[in-house]
Amino acid sequence: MKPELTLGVSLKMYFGYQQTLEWSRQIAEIVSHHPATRDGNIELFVFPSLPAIAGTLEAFRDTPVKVGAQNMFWEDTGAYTGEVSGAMLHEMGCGYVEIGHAERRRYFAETDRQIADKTTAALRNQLIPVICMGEAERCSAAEAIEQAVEQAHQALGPAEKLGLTGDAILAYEPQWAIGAKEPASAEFIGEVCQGLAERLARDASGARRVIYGGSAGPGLLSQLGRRSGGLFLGRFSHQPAAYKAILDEAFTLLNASTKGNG
Ligand SMILES: O=C(CO)COP(=O)(O)O
Repeated sequence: MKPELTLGVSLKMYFGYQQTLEWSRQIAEIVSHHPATRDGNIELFVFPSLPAIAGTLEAFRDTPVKVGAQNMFWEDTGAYTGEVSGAMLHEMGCGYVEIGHAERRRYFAETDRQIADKTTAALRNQLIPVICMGEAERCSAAEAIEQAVEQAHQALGPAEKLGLTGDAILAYEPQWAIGAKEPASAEFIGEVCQGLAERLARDASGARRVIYGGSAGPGLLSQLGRRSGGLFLGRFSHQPAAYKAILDEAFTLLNASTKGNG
């Protein structure tokens, strides 16, 4: 059964090693006692820096939080100094991997082709790819949908041709909203996330969860309601209290929809 709501976190390169483990323990404590996680229809994942993955897996053991990497390589083994394979991530116990974040495109010149190869490698290694996409400049919701649909096809097309039709999450992250003071408006996010999900459901990519990222924090989920599949959080998850506030909103949202109000 697909989860009803997804909340992911990328810690990017903000935290040190001990800080990552301390944050993970605090979040694990919150999640373990939170009613939002009781029925298993919320999907939670965290992407720490690579050296902290083992410790983070340990911190979240016995919780519903899955751990993954912020990037991976497209080959499974070989002479690729400095890279990490999906095979190793899977072996360690990771369930997810982030692919194609705007910062990787910007600072490491990642191309659509590389993102597609990484997506294929993730699926080949039983990892759920969280594929990031979104327009560079502000535009209309219709244009944003077109660009995101194109990026989704570029990323998933080669894997589909190989018959790798595993689960995947699309993180819609307009580049102009990443690292900003505030997220895009709830109206805009809702229109793009719904439009993207509908378009993908109609074509070969099949039904996909579409979540929103870009200065997302407490308050946004309540504004969005069910118009997005959830959030991909950055800075505004650094305070455990903020993470808890977002889980509270998720609980309210999940309960409202159970009662048919959402
Ligand atoms: O890029 C993001 C998540 O991947 C969003 O980061 P911020 O929420 O810090 O803008």
